Amino acid sequence: MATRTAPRRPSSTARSQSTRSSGARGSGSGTKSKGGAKNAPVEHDFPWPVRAVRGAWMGIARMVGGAFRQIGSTVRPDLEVRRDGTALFLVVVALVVAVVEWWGLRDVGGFGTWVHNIAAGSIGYMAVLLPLVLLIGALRLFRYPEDDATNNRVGIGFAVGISGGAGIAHCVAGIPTVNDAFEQLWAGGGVLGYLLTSPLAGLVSRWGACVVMALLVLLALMITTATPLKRIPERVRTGYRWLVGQDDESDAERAREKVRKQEEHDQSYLYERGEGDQKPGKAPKEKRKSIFSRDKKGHDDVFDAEDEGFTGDAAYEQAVIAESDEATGEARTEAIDVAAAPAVPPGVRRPTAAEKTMARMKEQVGLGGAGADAAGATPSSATSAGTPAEPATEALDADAVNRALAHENATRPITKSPLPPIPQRTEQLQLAGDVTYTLPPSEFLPPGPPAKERSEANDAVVEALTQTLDQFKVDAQVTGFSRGPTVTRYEIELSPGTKVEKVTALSKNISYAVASSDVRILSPIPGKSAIGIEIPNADKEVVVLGDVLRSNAARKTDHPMVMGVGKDVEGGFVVANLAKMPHMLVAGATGAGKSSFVNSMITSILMRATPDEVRMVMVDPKRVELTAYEGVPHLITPIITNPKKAAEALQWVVKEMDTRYDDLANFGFKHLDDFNKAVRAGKVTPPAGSERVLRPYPYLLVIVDELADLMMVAPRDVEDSIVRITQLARAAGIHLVLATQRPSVDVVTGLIKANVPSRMAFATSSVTDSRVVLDQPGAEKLLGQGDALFLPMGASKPMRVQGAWVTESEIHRVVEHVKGQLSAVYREDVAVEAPKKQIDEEIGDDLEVLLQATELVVTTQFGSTSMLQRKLRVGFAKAGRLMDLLESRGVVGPSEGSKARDVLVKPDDLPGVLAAIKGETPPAGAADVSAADAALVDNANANHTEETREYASAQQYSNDVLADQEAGVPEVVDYYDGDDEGGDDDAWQLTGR
Ligand SMILES: Nc1ncnc2c1ncn2[C@@H]1O[C@H](COP(=O)(O)OP(=O)(O)OP(=O)(O)O)[C@@H](O)[C@H]1O
Repeated sequence: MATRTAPRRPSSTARSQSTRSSGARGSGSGTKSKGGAKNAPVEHDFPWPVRAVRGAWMGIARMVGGAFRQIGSTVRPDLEVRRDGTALFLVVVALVVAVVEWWGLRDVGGFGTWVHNIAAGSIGYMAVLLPLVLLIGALRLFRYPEDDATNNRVGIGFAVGISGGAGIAHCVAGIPTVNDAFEQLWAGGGVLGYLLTSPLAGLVSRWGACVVMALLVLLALMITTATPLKRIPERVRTGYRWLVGQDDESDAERAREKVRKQEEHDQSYLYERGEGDQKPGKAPKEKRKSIFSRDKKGHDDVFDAEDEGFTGDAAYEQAVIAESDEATGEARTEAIDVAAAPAVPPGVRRPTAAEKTMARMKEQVGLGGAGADAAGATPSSATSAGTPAEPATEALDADAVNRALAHENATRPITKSPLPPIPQRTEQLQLAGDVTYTLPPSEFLPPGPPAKERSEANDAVVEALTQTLDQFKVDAQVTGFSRGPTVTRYEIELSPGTKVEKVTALSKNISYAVASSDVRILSPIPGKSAIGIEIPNADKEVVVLGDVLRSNAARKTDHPMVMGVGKDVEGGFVVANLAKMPHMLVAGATGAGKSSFVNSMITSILMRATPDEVRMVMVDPKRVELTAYEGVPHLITPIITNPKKAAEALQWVVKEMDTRYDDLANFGFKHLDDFNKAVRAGKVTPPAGSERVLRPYPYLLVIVDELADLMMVAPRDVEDSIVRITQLARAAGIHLVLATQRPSVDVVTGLIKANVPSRMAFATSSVTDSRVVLDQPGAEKLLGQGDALFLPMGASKPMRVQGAWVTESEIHRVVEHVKGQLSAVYREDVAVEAPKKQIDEEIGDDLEVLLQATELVVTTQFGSTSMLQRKLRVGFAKAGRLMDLLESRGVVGPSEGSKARDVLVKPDDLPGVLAAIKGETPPAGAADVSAADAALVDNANANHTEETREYASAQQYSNDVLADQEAGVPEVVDYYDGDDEGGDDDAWQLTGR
């Protein structure tokens, strides 16, 4: 039976989380630091009238802010970051100026004239536009107070625009000067217009000044809309189409196609590079087919990877895509001129981002070489001592440049905003049942501050390292470093004949020299003849999820199970495909960043996948971490908070897995992806006579936020289920993510560990815990706050990453959006949280013994009090009470003196009666119960919105066959045995079949 839950308000715990996260954000991004707050005067320092006025102002500001936040799509920024007071001030000024300037109150004297003198006196005619500008500013402050970057940009754009406008007005008015009447001054561009145009007119004449001012207005437009010069034509085209109401879908479609082709080209190259023995170009078809076609029933030529659009999609082939090595093949390292050591040479020219892109494109189109490497600032530039990286743009082939630009441009029309889009599977957006689902826009996850590639702190550490090596007479040089968000890895190369141990033995001295106890030495850096020394950055950076999901690594794939992991030590973005993990253990001490990681994971899925592609089961015994996701349509069941129910849910997942396996076997596929591809391509049909409608299975992601809580209640059952799921579920598209803050051997048992191959270790409290998670030490030295060691399946060494960070308000925005698209349609049989269980107060603590009494009386059909006394070993009073309870529940008739009572329930009806006493829904199958059940179903369905019901019935999530028949949904018949025996356990219904 399908039910719909009403959207919940964030709980107090969620609110407290929001407080916590904003605090962190403040300290991380420097927006509103706690330290800053401490120095500010506190509320009670002010006299009461000030407090009263302030309170009233903030009250009104909140109300007005609430209204502004409802405009269009509702947003809810964190309380801590709101700037409603300032925004209200802008609204009030806008209204006052509007009343004066728009309704001609300027000449009435008093306040009106005063306002006019100030507004028009300062900016002349532009005072008429001022209210609009202020209102837009207020709207942004109410709705997106935390997006400082955009707010500042728009503010600067408006200021420049008003200046340009005032200048033009002043030129048109004939450039009056301060010697003219004041009225003339403000009939032009006011004092501002005068100051801007008067000196210019002296230089380039009045009309020359006018042209310069017009250019200023154009510049303002570009700043406000974040439009670079080269994108102006495209923006103008889009604006024109919008004005004349032309549909630009076809263009966007063409652009998408172009990008797809380009990326296919790029990816086929990447794929081949992975094979290691081929030249850049397209991979031979047979080879690709061997990866993608796994059909065993003669479908060899049916499932060409190319048809499915998966060609070379790195995420379909590997678990992790790290931008730093995906882009250049190697790490991104800042070069240090060793010849000039010990001092770091100033003025070494590093390639710009544009140059790096060009070089990368050059490499990808097959023109790679030393130049490209140098431009990419790869280690070759780092290791070639004394050879500063020289950008190779001059050497670029014009064709390659054009292609690079075409690629850049092709990506743009897709996005209507300055932010690049997050990849979407457009062909999937039309859900079953004609529900059109729009993925959340990229803007919901604003960009973070630009990453630093080098800072003074890095230079200071390089100097300290060099001096330490000198002091201890170790013949080695610091040849470069690669800066990540949390730590920087400094590279040390040894001169021939110098022992590695000479450096590693200096570990304590290095810690001392750089004043940090968290120094980690890698010997060697994997894949390099160099020693790596990881030292925390004094100036850490936060990695925001939006940036990770918009990175090249993420945009290379549209796989729905791809999540933004964070950034590696080289500053490259890391994304991972959960389907390739295929199961993951996330562990770390409390406060180390596990929950933030889980949040990033879920938000990534919500940003990229429709409920048709990915379904989730969330287990949150702590009842705090995942509440924000309650009601998202990707959920298969409400968030499970009861550990016992969670254990049951895992058992249900095992059943679902078995069902999927049966299906794969019957249709002749080895992997769910193959089955789905075949279904999408219409290549698989049920046998004649079957009414079954085949639909692709969604991936099923099961997230357990605290494994320890589950292992406490039912260790054996939970372990059994996890082991079964992890051993088999991979091919069935079912993936587990187990998070725990207690990675001890009784929680992460040997069996669980052996079957969960991917690990994400945040800071652990001991080296023993680190060993449990990673089978090696290291995690105990991590810095917390998202600093992690990531060991994806198959990797020999863990990769250090800074986890992606997503704020509470970003999550809220995304969740509201997806909930607005579709309501959750829950399965009731996964693990019912049983709120319905209402044991009669009258029964109290006697439930168990009453159930035994009922069973006894009904099975023997003998309603005797003394029998109850004897068999249940209870006293006379208790037996009498039980008999009274049985009478009141219609199990036995009234007392007939010393005779045994009549038994009114037949043994066949016993299960229903026992369930009723327990306060549960009687089991299906009991004849007299099904009518009541149907009524329940009807009630639940009556609560559905029209769309939800349509979707539910089209998806066949409902167990209500009658309702389904009415809605025209064909009955699901299991074709291979022709017998619908699944009932509540039929996972087909769950997954839309
Ligand atoms: N990726 C990150 N970037 C920046 N700060 C982070 C990151 N992850 C976590 N933090 C900081 O660390 C704090 C604790 O993180 P989080 O709540 O995820 O820890 P946890 O390991 O889940 O702890 P617990 O087990 O107690 O829930 C966050 O409030 C935040 O301040």
